[in-house]
Amino acid sequence: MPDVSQRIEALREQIEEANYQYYGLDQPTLSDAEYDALLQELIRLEKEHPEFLTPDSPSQRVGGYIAKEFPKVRHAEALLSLDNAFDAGDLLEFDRRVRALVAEVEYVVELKIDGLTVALTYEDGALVRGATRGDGEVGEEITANLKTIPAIPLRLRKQADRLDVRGEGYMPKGSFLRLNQEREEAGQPLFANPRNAAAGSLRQLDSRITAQRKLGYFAYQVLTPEEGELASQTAVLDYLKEQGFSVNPEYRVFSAIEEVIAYCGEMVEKRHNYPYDIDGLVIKVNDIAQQRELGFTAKSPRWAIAYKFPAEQVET
Ligand SMILES: NC(=O)c1cnc(N)c2cc(Br)sc12
Repeated sequence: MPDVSQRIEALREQIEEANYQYYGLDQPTLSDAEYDALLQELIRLEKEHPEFLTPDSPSQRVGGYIAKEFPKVRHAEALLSLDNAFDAGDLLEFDRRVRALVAEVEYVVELKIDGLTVALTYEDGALVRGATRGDGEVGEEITANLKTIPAIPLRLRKQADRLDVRGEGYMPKGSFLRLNQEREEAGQPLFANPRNAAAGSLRQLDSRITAQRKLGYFAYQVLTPEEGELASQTAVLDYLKEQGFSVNPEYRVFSAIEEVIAYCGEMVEKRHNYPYDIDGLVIKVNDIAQQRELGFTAKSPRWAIAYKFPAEQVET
């Protein structure tokens, strides 16, 4: 019955396109009701015709399977941890160290999302594995839970044999407030902050619970894709967006550390203007070849640093 498989294929494309428009481009095209109707029709048709069911169908984002524990998985490359800068002096020192090794340099400054770093692996365009950072070398395999996050594509939009992506899983402030309200009504302990809530939600053994937590994901790094070198961090962000990932749009490019310092000062005042928690900014040398030249110290890259926002007085 060719028309059923064509209808199933058309529904999948419409649903994944709607996810990309909503989570990738932040430009929703369908109402929630229209989206749910398409998903319900897809689930119904796949139930009536299981021969057309495939694991990368959007209907498979939420499995019914409850894991016993999370297998350990070794990352293709260790996940970096960043040196911290707390003031202008630290940033000037970072810039001096960079310029001691490379001549002309340009910096990209991205929001430091207060969530959990999550590594994703795609083979032949399909999401095959997702893992927490763990100790940087070995993390916990939480693929089933990550599949429930619509901002994480199940399939890439462009051909790539293998692609490793790093990004931050997080819980938007709205999801956090709603979750704690539900927990308060149910007499359950509350989460202290969105970061803890995201950690708890990503490490659920039952992915149906993860699916209810409305988590987000911002991609920000790729391991060198075989499809030829991406020359800069801004090119990496463009590539991730083209592939269907949600990329945080709040990034800036500066050619002088004094401009970076001024921007950090501005952002201290604006840190609460976003629908998710941020705890600082990540400053990176934009040029990938220069990143290679600068390399790593024992524990972190010489080509990046995290500017941490000053601690805030908590209203008692
Ligand atoms: N944009 C980024 O590079 C970024 C954003 N948010 C974060 N929590 C982190 C952590 C590392 Br390590 S990098 C990074």
